[in-house]
Amino acid sequence: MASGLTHEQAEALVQSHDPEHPANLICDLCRDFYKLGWVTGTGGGISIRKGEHVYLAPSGVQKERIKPEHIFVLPFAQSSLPKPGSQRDFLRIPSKEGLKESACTPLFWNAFTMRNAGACIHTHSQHAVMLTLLLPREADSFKISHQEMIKGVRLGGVGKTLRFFDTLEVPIIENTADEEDLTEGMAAAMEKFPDAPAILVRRHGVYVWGNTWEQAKTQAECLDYLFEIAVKMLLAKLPLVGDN
Ligand SMILES: CSCCC(=O)C(=O)COP(=O)(O)O
Ligand SMILES: [Zn+2]
Repeated sequence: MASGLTHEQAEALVQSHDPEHPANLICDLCRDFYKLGWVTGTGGGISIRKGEHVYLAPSGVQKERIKPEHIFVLPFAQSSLPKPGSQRDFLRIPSKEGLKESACTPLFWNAFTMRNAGACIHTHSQHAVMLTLLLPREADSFKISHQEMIKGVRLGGVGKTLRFFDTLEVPIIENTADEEDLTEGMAAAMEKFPDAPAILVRRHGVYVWGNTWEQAKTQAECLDYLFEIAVKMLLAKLPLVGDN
């Protein structure tokens, strides 16, 4: 740990009786997300940025069972993207042997640096995955209009909420063998689609962000609803865009 903090200072970063502390929230939210089928089988999760600190769950563990003492803390100001295996400054590494920070770290970082997000959620929801399978292989985005739940989604994930008559567009990128190799594809899609509130990953899931964890969560819920209804509409051969 290159933080210069004492052991006690580093531990204090994740110990709080406040249920709203990011280390407590990540554990609570992962339990809720598990029940929705979003983070089963260890994959998926949420990262929260509060001030200059980024809080991350460990990789490859049962996300519904993590405890605050398992949470990693990184300073938001990093000299380069914190890719797994690269040199980075931790403020806190859990003392439990063998824990590594989430493989999604550089993808969460895309949301923090490119959209100034306060939280980013990654789900393996079957609604998201099924949608990417039902859309034509060459489609580089999912579009839907005339759905009430569109109004729960913000421009670029962090701006004004969309209106009923707006068309929501979410880019789709191809999956890669390793999670961290999605980083550049996600960044390119975020540049090409500045109004998109999320990135779908074909045959894998979705990344959704927001100004705060509350906004990221409600947007993830609205989007998951829209992915689910879009799957049903496609199976019923109904058009996704338009009101006829
Ligand atoms: C069965 S999970 C495969 C890896 C993955 O998709 C993922 O989201 C891993 O996230 P983690 O936070 O566990 O590194
Ligand atoms: Zn994943």
